[in-house]
Amino acid sequence: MKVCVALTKGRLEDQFLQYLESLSFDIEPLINKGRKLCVEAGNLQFIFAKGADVGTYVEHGIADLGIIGEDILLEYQPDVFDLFPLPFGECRFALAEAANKKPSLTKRKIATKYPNITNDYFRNTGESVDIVKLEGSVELAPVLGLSDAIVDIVETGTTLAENGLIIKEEFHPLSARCIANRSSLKIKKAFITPFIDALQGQEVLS
Ligand SMILES: Nc1ncnc2c1ncn2[C@@H]1O[C@H](COP(=O)(O)OP(=O)(O)OP(=O)(O)O)[C@@H](O)[C@H]1O
Ligand SMILES: O=P(O)(O)OC[C@H]1O[C@H](OP(=O)(O)OP(=O)(O)O)[C@H](O)[C@@H]1O
Repeated sequence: MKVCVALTKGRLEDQFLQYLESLSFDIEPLINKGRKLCVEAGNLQFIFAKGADVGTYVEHGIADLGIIGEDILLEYQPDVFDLFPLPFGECRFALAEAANKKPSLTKRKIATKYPNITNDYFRNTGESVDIVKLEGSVELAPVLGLSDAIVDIVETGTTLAENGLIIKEEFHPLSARCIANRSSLKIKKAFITPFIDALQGQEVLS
């Protein structure tokens, strides 16, 4: 029986493949896939999707397992089993604003790719804000005056620094996570277990 694994395309895909290689997994078919979005390797089938869609494919049981950023998991909350963290994709959420920003006298505008996370954050602080949803390059928003501040993920801090922004608060350390479809975990347990054990360094992959 095949086990289907949904991988987040892009940055996490590269890091996951490096991690698989470090576990002695033959990543050749995955590297040489060209523009194919579905690749077989032994009894595993890998599909390549955008982060939020990885959660959707796993929730709907199309994929048994998924490799997804914790930021996406927290934002979209798919109904999946969150199995364990992986040792890459490490970053954290941060609230940031322009280094020379004067205190705002009116309701602040916060730009972000993560409206739910941002909403929860400000519900906790008790500050009422307007959230502006962006799809990327969020650091542009305060620079160009679209927002007073941003909530985004930060790793090295380079993007913030090079755009004249400073961190006001950091919250929630994040990493890539391995998630599973709830039914697959029971029905395909015997097939899934060797792979998830290997991902946790408990068994050699073949
Ligand atoms: N600077 C970073 N450091 C560590 N992890 C990161 C960083 N940026 C992104 N990630 C992680 O990698 C995941 C995918 O990020 P990536 O930039 O590849 O895709 P994206 O932001 O959705 O952009 P795109 O729309 O181009 O696919 C994020 O959800 C996050 O978990
Ligand atoms: O702290 P740093 O190491 O600089 O990394 C943080 C940057 O990485 C991510 O952006 P990404 O490259 O995914 O582009 P995006 O903003 O278009 O999503 C994130 O949104 C920050 O912009």
